[in-house]
Amino acid sequence: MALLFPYIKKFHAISGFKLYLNFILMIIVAMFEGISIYLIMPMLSVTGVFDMDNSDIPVISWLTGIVSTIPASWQLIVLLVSYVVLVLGQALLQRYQIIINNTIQQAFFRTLRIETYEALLYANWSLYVRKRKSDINHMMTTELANVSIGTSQALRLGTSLVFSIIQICFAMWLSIKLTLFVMICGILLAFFSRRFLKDAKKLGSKTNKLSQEYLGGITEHFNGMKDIKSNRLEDQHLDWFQKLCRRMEHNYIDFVTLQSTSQMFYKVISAMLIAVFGYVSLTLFHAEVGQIAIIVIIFSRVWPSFSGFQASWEQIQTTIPAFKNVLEMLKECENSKDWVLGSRDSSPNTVNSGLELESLECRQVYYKYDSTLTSYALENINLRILGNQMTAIVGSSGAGKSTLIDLLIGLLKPERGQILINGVPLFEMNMSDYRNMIGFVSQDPFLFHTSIRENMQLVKPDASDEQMWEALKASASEGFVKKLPNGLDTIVGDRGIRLSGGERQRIVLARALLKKPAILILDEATSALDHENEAIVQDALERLKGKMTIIVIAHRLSTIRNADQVIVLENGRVIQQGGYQQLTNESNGAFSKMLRYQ
Ligand SMILES: Nc1ncnc2c1ncn2[C@@H]1O[C@H](COP(=O)(O)OP(=O)(O)OP(=O)(O)O)[C@@H](O)[C@H]1O
Repeated sequence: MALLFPYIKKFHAISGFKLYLNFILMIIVAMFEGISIYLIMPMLSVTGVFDMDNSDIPVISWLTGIVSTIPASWQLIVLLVSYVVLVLGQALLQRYQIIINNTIQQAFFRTLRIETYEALLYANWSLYVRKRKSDINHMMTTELANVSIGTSQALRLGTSLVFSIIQICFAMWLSIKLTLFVMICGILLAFFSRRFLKDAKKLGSKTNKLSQEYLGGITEHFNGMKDIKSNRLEDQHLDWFQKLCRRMEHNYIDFVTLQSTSQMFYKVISAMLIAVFGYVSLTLFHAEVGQIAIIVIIFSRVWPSFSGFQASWEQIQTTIPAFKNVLEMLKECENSKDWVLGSRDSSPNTVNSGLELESLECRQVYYKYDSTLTSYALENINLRILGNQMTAIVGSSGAGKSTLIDLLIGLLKPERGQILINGVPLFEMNMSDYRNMIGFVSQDPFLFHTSIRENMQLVKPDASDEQMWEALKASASEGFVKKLPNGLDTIVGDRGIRLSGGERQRIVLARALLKKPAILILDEATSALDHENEAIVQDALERLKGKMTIIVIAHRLSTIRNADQVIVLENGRVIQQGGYQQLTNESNGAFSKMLRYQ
């Protein structure tokens, strides 16, 4: 219930006046339907199906009175035409109302989709460090789709609520006692069938978890297919998949069983009530055929509303866990907003936004990924990187090199200590401008499934072919790109040309160089290159030295021969710092040992 309020509030904010229009239309449609039912009574009477005394039934007696003023030969025709006109009017309005209903639902779905995507896009990197990628995919696909189903059910519920109230009003006109009797039965039945709702919610939660497990599993498996195949793990994975599919199947059947049981429950009770009522009215109260017809009409109009409520309510219960998850994710994103947000007005892709880097400094910086842990990924980091110099960060695997880079870029925030840019604390700066100063090539370079040209233009939309070829040349990619079937327009990725790890790395490097950033950061950016291509890239970096600040992470120490400064990390601490030659000469130092191993 606590979730319902934010849901309705959001719904109202998005739908605006259309929601009211929808309700007004629903009321009119329901009125039309009610009136058309009323017409059945005098019609039956006029046709002589049975002779009923309508005198004490309001409206019907009035309608019958009007009909009796029409010549007998015209009565049936007038009634039939009125009936058709009413049904036609109702059908037209209903069609319009269905369209509005769906417009509201789709607008809600679109807004929620965009809101969730935007929130995720502008969440800071630490959120992505905590979350599984497949869980985010699950949120953007299955959970949002479930919320949309819930919305359509909520609208249906709203529709049937308005319908029921109007049907009940009409029924009350026919017979207050009978209608109250039907309503009390319905309320009692709803009370005793709360179990169905509880079970539906539980099943909804289970469905959510299962589909999350499904998406997470298959994403991981297809990403790791090479490892699965090379280690002959197919059978294990098939076994896992079969078990999961079986659980999903059972879960679905459980839901269908639950829904059909509750529907059956309602149908049987309704038949029993009609039978008991008919028997009691005929045998004990000697009711007339006309009155029995009224009973049947009331039951047939009011009762389905109760079972319709139950079905919609059950379906909504199954989608509430998804809505809860979406809201939780939105809240989490709100609490981990990216620091660039405050400074979003700066135009994107502004190269070098006027800022000149003189120094980049870490002062007693501490960082840990999980606040509940006692161990730090980085501990008491003190270092100074000078502008337009080349700084290398080295250290064994897990030493904290990538974490340090993420902190320097401002993707992560230190738990303690400060990062200073030209003496100004990083998080007091315009983060958008600062990020625009950076060209970054990560350990796992990523290209979008589009042409090389478009991939490069992402960072510099107005880049000319000449500038692109210059960057490609500097990253040792010119040769192989020229050989591709469509050159710069070759599509890379799944259905395009498959690039090798080294080729991909070089294109991403070219993209970073094209931006001509003030700070170029390369995290293992040449690890997949052969010696010849690495030498070309090194020459290019050598030419860039003095024009931009270069920060390089490298396991292969040959890459950093020309570095002005080397920082050696071990277990999250800086253990050595100095010029390349100076550290090489410290024969007992960690850096010399690393050089000897290589
Ligand atoms: N997302 C994460 N969640 C929790 N711990 C992490 C995460 N990423 C890294 N770590 C931990 O932080 C420490 C430093 O990792 P980091 O990736 O910075 O090392 P690295 O020196 O770049 O390693 P490599 O050379 O293998 O890339 C490691 O102990 C690692 O287990």
